Amino acid sequence: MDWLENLRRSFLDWQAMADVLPSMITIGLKNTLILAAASTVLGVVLGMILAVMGISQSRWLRLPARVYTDIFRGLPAIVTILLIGQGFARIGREIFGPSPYPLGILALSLIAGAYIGEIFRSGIQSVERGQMEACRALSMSYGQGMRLIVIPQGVRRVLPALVNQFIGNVKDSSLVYFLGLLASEREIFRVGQDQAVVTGNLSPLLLAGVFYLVITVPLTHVVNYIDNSLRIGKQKASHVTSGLAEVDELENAISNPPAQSGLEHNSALPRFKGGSLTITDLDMAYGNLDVLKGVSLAVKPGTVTCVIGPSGSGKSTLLRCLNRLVEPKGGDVLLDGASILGMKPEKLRRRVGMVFQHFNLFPDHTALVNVMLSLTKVKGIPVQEAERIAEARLADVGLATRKHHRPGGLSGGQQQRVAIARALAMDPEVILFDEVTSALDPELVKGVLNLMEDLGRRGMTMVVVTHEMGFARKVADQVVFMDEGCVIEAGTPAAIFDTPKSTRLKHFLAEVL
Ligand SMILES: Nc1ncnc2c1ncn2[C@@H]1O[C@H](COP(=O)(O)OP(=O)(O)OP(=O)(O)O)[C@@H](O)[C@H]1O
Repeated sequence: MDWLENLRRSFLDWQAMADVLPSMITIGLKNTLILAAASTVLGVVLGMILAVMGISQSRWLRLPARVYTDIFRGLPAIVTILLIGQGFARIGREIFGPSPYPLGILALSLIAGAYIGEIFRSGIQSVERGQMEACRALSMSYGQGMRLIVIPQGVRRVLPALVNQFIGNVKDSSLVYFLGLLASEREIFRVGQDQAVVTGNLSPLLLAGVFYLVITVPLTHVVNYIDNSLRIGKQKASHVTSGLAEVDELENAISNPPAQSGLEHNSALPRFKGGSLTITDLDMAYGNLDVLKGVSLAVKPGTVTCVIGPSGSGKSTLLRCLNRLVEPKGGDVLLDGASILGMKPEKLRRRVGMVFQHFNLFPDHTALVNVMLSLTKVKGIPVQEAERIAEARLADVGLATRKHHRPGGLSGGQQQRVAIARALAMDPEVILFDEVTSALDPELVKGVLNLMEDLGRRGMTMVVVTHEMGFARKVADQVVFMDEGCVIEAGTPAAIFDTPKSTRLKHFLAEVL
């Protein structure tokens, strides 16, 4: 079995491995880690700049980012390393001295930056639009929304890809040996290769390979673990509750408000100071598409207005005009007599809250943090006080015991109630509800509607876009029927549902009832 013995001598020369081991650790491993870590850190900084440029509105920022990425991603790593390392050798010597090591790091960073920029950009762009919408509805500026929610979420999503990039840099660092590193600067591959030449067999190189695997394999597993726990969060195991149990959970909270909420609960006494809205001749268009055409409507303080109508009739757009998530083209909206068009949108949104169809909770934060984030970041309320308010609002919606759960650990109905608590925490005068039960399982709808009914009884001004005709009939003070961007009929539930006048409303009711 000569060939077996040959293979053993080539790859498993234990003595050769033992000889090279000390320098493999003290020189090779150290330098590989420095090269990879430094180029990843610099690459992350460069990549974040490129990503922000890449998603900018200005093509003068997007264009250079694109050109840079195309060049450094398109060139083979070895070409970039040689061009930078040798092309800039003289300047490098003047700045860094005789060592080519810093230029090696620079070249690796420039390559890593191009890849990391693309990773960040796709991560940030993969965050649902609703997240930024929720930030804006909670009075955050665009910058705050990006900094506090969208970018961290995007980065968390691409964490495994970033670690892959680090692993790529660990391996690419072996190419830097082309630049002629000093003996003390050799990385794992070079140490192994030099010793392989001395011993005449491949065992030192095999050992170098093992070193690469020892760095990269555990890293992949650690990052998967971290990614998983960041996504799900630490939550105590709780028994699974059925949708029916949820209805009870909320009913208990509504009829027995918890002591810590500090609220006197009496449905007969309005607790909220609802504002009024006067909408006059409101027009809105998406490009050439006229979506609202002269909508006029009066919403009295402390009343519930339900907006119904066929899909695409402009109901959501009307709501979005009321907190200026979209800007009207013409007409006006008065909030307590003052035009909202003259207000700063962030100020307006403190007074006009919004709850969305798909909840738009921040998935990386617990229910408590979801509710308190805008209190601390927008209103500047100290953390302890904000926490107290958030706990009270969560108790109001029957979720006191689930404050440390992340959205992913809550049912749709519970998530929607957190979203309502989040809107309530800002102490608004008006809350806009945009089809908030449409994404819920049937048995969870009742809990959310009961909560909304309770808010209405307590004097909150609410404008509710809904397909729940039973709710509109029971709870609304005013029902508004819209079609093709116009208010066709508005009146009491009895007038709208029992004695509709227009053919369009009759037709609509015949379809939905
Ligand atoms: N961001 C947008 N860009 C372009 N067109 C849009 C946008 N949002 C909505 N539209 C269009 O505006 C019209 C009104 O949409 P809107 O969502 O306000 O209607 P809706 O009555 O709420 O409908 P639905 O019940 O289906 O949500 C539709 O034709 C829709 O396709």
